[in-house]
Amino acid sequence: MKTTIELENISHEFTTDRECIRLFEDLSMTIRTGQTQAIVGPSGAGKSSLLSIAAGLEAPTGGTVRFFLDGTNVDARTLRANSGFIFQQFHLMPELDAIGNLALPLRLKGARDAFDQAADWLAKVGLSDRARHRPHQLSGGEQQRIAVARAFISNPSFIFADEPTGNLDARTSESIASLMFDCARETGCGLVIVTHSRRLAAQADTRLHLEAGKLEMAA
Ligand SMILES: Nc1ncnc2c1ncn2[C@@H]1O[C@H](COP(=O)(O)OP(=O)(O)OP(=O)(O)O)[C@@H](O)[C@H]1O
Repeated sequence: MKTTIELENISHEFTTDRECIRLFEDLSMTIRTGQTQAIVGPSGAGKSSLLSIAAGLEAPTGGTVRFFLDGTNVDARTLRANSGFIFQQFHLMPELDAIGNLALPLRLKGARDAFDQAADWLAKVGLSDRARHRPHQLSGGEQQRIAVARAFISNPSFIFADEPTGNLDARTSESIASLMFDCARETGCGLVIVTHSRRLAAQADTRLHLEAGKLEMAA
């Protein structure tokens, strides 16, 4: 049974006091579990906006977005509850330690073994010895490993990553990329990454290039 996100002929624009910014028109794409996709293109083309729409965080100005989980048409809220998010700025809770950050999504869902699962994931991302460290005591790469684990810990159908390596050096970026793609392939979720990094985009099954309102398959 299909678990997909279907964007059909969507358009999006922002109207401010001074101007109307048209990002795209008549854009269609499908996101599936078991597939990894990168969205590339120049700054300001609307990549993050497209990701927000696909993730059900924002509604497009026009067109249709449909979310299916195991064949059932669900609303954006349900899609979001079945999705994980990874951001450039990590967005960990500063007052919680590493294991507390990892356990949080599970605790919010009422899981009794939240801390046991969090400990397993900490080991998986190689940070067991940092369990009691708070985000400001961790390097950027370590914080992003926690953020990647936090995104995957609830076994989501989809992961959305917006410039996940944008704040990291080349070597750390490589290790975060490997971690994300390995986890996505292991869990069979759908992974969508917005990135300016060619090396990161090259690891995805497909690459889509967004520029001047047009979304095209890229090499
Ligand atoms: N809430 C908003 N109100 C008005 N304009 C917005 C809003 N959000 C985004 N924009 C504008 O829409 C355009 C596309 O932004 P978006 O962040 O989606 O692009 P992007 O391709 O992800 O860029 P980058 O690669 O620089 O992150 C930009 O010109 C931005 O200023």
